[in-house]
Amino acid sequence: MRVAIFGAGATGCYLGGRLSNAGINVTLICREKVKKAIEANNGIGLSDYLGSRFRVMPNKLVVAVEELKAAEAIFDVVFVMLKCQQVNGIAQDLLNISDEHTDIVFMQNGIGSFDDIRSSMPARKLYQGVTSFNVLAMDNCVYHQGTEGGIVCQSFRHSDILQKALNQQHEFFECVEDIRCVIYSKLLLNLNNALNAIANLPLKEELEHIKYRKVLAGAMKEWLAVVKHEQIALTQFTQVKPHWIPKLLTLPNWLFTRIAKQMLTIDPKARSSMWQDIHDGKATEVDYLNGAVVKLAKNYGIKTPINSAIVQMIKQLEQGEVVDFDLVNFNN
Ligand SMILES: NC(=O)C1=CN([C@@H]2O[C@H](COP(=O)(O)OP(=O)(O)OC[C@H]3O[C@@H](n4cnc5c(N)ncnc54)[C@H](OP(=O)(O)O)[C@@H]3O)[C@@H](O)[C@H]2O)C=CC1
Ligand SMILES: CC(C)(CO)C(=O)C(=O)O
Repeated sequence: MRVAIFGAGATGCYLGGRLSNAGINVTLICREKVKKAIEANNGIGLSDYLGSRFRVMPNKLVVAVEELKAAEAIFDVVFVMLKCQQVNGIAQDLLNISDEHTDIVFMQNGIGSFDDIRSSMPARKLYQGVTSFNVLAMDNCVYHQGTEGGIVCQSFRHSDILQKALNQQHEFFECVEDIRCVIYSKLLLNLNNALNAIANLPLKEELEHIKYRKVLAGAMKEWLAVVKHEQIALTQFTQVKPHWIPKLLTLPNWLFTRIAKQMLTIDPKARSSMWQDIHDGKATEVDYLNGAVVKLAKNYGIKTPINSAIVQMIKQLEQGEVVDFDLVNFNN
């Protein structure tokens, strides 16, 4: 079985490395700088919060699908590991490396990017999945899983084989029938991505400040109001039930740090992928995260002043403007 990772950055290199290490034939479709870094370091280094460390070289690295010979151009499974805003631009490339039997799995956070591309590929088998952990790109091409969690996907034709290969040491690759519950629940957690970028702090340190936690709790409540209207039963990713998370976040520091131990079991250096985008001067996924809350809430007449203010702040940061969190009015 041949697997392609389309867009090998943080999560793509991590998943590609795990698959290669499990004996799966993996091709990475990545940027030139990623390819050069992997070659220069004799492979992708993987480490995780459980102490596992290894280095592995995928079967093939290409920077454009045109580099693939006819005999190797069609894959059994393609994992699309791009940022949301990049997905729509690769429809033709995906058509070129797949046929009607290929399982194409979109692994983006948030809501909207899958709908953007679905209509361009009506004759393909498309699925969605979620990366429920944080990946930190470190020196020497090492990708570090900084929090617990795994990959959760809709079941697809080859998912059993991947599950067997990847779950030998511990449960890492899980398949579910209803992915919407998973995606909606992951969005609840990802509402912090923007605040983490605004706070400009590691995730752990940011969550130790009640001023960020209170705004996050408010943003989450807006999303939970939408979820209630849509009657979605959210998947539980943390030890706390999704609906209790806002309550937990607003506890005073001394109590929060005791009760939310698991939530704070994060690599001290880990930051959100949106922080990374702002840091690199790139466009962010905010329209698919906090922006998606604002958009869906309109269908039900739900007001979203907090998520709207967060979107506004991120747009300012994208333009290189300075944002002062303490001066923002979240009640407008
Ligand atoms: N990072 C994390 O810890 C987590 C991320 N996620 C989610 O997973 C998704 C992927 O995130 P992440 O891995 O961080 O993203 P990255 O930006 O690290 O990885 C995407 C990679 O694909 C490259 N790329 C873009 N277009 C192409 C193309 N046409 N051909 C080849 N390469 C291309 C990008 O290059 P360039 O940057 O030059 O465009 C980048 O190297 C997002 O939706 C994110 O929210 C989910 C959980 C955790
Ligand atoms: C795991 C988490 C929530 C970390 O912020 C993430 O999904 C991201 O950074 O995009």
